[in-house]
Amino acid sequence: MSSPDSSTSKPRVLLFGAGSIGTVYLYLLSKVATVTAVCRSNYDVVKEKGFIINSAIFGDDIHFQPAVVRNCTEAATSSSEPFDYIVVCSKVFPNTIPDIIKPAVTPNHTTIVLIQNGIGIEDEYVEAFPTNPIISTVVYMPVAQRPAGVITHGDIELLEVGNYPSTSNSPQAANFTKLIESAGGTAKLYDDIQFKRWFKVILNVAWNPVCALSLSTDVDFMLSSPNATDFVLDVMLEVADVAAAYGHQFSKEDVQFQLDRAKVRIQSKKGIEPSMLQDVKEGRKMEVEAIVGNVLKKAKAKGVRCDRVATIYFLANALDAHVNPRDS
Ligand SMILES: NC(=O)C1=CN([C@@H]2O[C@H](COP(=O)(O)OP(=O)(O)OC[C@H]3O[C@@H](n4cnc5c(N)ncnc54)[C@H](OP(=O)(O)O)[C@@H]3O)[C@@H](O)[C@H]2O)C=CC1
Ligand SMILES: CC(C)(CO)C(=O)C(=O)O
Repeated sequence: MSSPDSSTSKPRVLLFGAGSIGTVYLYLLSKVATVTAVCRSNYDVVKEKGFIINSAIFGDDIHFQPAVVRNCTEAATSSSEPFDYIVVCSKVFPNTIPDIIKPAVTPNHTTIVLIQNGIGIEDEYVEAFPTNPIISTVVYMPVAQRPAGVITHGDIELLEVGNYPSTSNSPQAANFTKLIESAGGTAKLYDDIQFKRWFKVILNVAWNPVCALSLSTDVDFMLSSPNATDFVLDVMLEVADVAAAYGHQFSKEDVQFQLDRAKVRIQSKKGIEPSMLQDVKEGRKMEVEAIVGNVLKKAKAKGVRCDRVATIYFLANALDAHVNPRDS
């Protein structure tokens, strides 16, 4: 298998999911790689004017114009050489994306990088692409796209990176970590990225649906009633119990640390809009299964009781059925 790092030419990167997260990483990667974005609803505006990124970390009013294509077939036919990386930053809707990205994935060559929330999201890629390295990542980066082509990024950027499965000895997770670092991003390599994935999903199961259901930022939710923050902590602790059943132990202090990421912003009253709240506001489908449903399934499989998570799951599903006007 050829490695982009072994050649003197720049790696070729295709972004699938040119939304909030993907655009910031493609912008960084454009400093060290040849980049192309698959755009859908923002195709016309990005093709004409490129993206504008306003970032508390990387600077304001950054104009970024990558090569743009409408789909992965066009990406494959317009590139004379195979893509070294396909970076998947779409929302996670189980069993949909592998077929869509297939035209741009060269067997035995293209590394598939998943920059997405959720748990248990990787196996469908292993099944569809048995000869391609898979990288699983966890991202901490509050970011939104509003209007199309304009990205607003807050003051956190962290990408935790590992091979999938964790037992793989592929060099690609290390190579990608170095690539992001050389581009000015913050990337950390882990032998067991699943531990970090569980730690992140503790936060997402609680905040994403709770903020979406209450149409509140995280800070607004905490300020909405005296015990609102305790409720969020209790949800997080339920998820930690599920993680423990799978061998990932998090103490109450660890869980409190995840909650504190939001609590520190209470004083400034500057809450963030988790991605599910953004989805509700924009009428987009939410990642209910990947983030909440998969945790619940795993809880049931091990007999772990999590009543709050189950309640949130039913409510979030009902909300999703109402806000999502289209197939995705
Ligand atoms: N936003 C945030 O603050 C954070 C998000 N995350 C996670 O990162 C991942 C990405 O989230 P985010 O960037 O917010 O998502 P966005 O909704 O902003 O972007 C997803 C992009 O994927 C595109 N897309 C989906 N399906 C297709 C398709 N078939 N063809 C072409 N394009 C497609 C969408 O296009 P279209 O506009 O046409 O629908 C959209 O541009 C998620 O897993 C999320 O949970 C993690 C941390 C923070
Ligand atoms: C809560 C947050 C912003 C953390 O990065 C996130 O993961 C999301 O919005 O989905």
